[in-house]
Amino acid sequence: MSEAGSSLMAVEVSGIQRQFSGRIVLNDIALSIPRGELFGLLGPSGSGKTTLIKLITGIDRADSGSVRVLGQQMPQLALLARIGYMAQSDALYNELTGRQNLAFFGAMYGLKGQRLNDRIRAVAELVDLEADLSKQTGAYSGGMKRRLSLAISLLHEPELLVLDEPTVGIDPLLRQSIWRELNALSRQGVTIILTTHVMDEADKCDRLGLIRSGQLIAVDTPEAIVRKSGTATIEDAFIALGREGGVLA
Ligand SMILES: Nc1ncnc2c1ncn2[C@@H]1O[C@H](COP(=O)(O)OP(=O)(O)OP(=O)(O)O)[C@@H](O)[C@H]1O
Repeated sequence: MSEAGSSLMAVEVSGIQRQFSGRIVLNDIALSIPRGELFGLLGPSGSGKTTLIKLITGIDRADSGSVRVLGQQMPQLALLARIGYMAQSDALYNELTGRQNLAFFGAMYGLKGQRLNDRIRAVAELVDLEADLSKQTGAYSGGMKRRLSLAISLLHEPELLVLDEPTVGIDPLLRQSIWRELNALSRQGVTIILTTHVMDEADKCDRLGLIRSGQLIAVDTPEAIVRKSGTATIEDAFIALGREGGVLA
């Protein structure tokens, strides 16, 4: 693909293989995600979702194949400022307050002064943590830590947002408002890749990638996946594909 063509794509993965101790965990993955798309990765526990998004963010390196993000070959240190990543386990400093955590990560992304304060206020409001910013993070509940991690991933207004199970432990009301924000960001052109086990969240994605045993078995809109699998819902489609070992072309 030409440079001009590839820049329309936020993510281009081809021929990816990743193994751990000789065991193949991702096998021949090819995937292109256009800019501004809200893309969901779905798959059973241990199927390779986190491994794939770690390759996309440049945290891990594939054994073979190519990963391009925002038109550049990964891993690429310079791209980190353009990517927001929320890992499955929270990487927070427990002895610092919520605000200090936000300030620390904000400074890492080059934010300072009024701009840093404005962004801290905006993301704290988004995840409903304004009243808790002065508390030590070690005293936060699991859901509050998730919300703070999400706020950190949004601080520097990244062009690509990669979220590993972002709404686990978050109550339904806040989950709704987070989804409103994800949709708004997507409309503004931010590309979002998230993993989820929640089927009604999968339904909200522009397209889904279904992973099973390290292989991408279907990539399509939620409606098309349901239609092609001959089932009534994404959940049924997912179960049918897992059970039958089927692949949707
Ligand atoms: N650093 C590692 N060393 C060895 N094995 C690993 C490593 N990271 C992942 N694996 C293995 O790779 C496989 C895929 O793991 P991965 O975390 O990508 O799954 P997942 O689909 O994200 O699962 P979950 O939904 O439970 O988070 C698993 O069998 C896991 O044990």
